Amino acid sequence: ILGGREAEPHLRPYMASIQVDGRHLCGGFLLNEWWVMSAAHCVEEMSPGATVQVLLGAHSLSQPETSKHLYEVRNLFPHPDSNHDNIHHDILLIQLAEKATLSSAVQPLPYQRGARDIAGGTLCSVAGWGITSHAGRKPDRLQQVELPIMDRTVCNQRIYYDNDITDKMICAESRKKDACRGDSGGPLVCNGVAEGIVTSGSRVCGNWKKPGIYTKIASYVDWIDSVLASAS
Ligand SMILES: NCc1cccc(Nc2n[nH]c3ncnc(Nc4cccc(O)c4)c23)c1
Repeated sequence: ILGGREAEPHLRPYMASIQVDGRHLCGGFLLNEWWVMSAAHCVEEMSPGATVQVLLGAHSLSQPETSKHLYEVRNLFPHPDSNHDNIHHDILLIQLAEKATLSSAVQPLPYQRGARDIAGGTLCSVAGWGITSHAGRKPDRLQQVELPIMDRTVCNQRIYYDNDITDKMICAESRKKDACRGDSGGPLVCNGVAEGIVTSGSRVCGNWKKPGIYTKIASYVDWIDSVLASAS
C-alpha cells in the first residue's frame, strides 16, 4: 500500500495473507468459514510443489498474536477464463482444509451481488501487506488507504486505459495513494461491502495516469455461487 498508514489492529477481521512456502504473497478476504477470495494471478506463477497457506486473524506477519491462525488449503479455484497474459477474470476462490474458527479478529466480509456500478467519487478503502515504497519496502503490519472510485467512462479515456477497462472491472484513483505489489487479491471495500479485488494491472503503483484496476466481484456472482455449491 503506497501513501497509506498502519491499520487499526484486527479492525479488518476479514483480511487474509495468502502465503507460499511461508512467505506473504497476496492479500485475500474471508467469505465464510470455508472460503477465502483472492486474485487468480496470485497462484498462477506458483511452482507445482509449492505450499499455499492462508493466514487469518493477523495484524503483524511476524509477531505471535493469539488471534492468528495459519490454515492449510484444500483446493484452489482460479476463474476458468483467467490467464497470466491479461488481467481479465482475475478472481480466485480458496477452499480451506478446515473450517475457520471465527472470533472478533476473524470474520467474513459480505461482497456486492448487485450489478449496479458504484458511483465515481465514492470513497472506498484497500488494505494489505504489500510494499509501502517504490524501493519495495515490505511492512510487517497491515496497512490501509482510502481511495475514490473513478467512473469507468473516465478511466477508459485515452490518457488512462484507452478502452481497456471492461464492465467486469472497477477503477480507483491512484495519485500517490494506491495498492502495490503484495496487495493483489485484497478487497476494495466500500460502505462495508467488498466491491472489488485488487489486480496488478499495469503493475505501476502510485501514478495517477494508471488508476488502480479491481475485479468487479458482482460480475462473478454466478460463478462464485456455483463453485461454493459444487465443492464438498
Ligand atoms: N496499483 C496497481 C497494482 C496493484 C497490485 C500490484 C501492483 N504491482 C505489481 N504487481 N506485481 C508486481 N511485480 C513487480 N513489481 C510490481 N510493482 C512495483 C514494484 C516496485 C515499484 C513500483 O513502483 C511498482 C508489481 C500494482
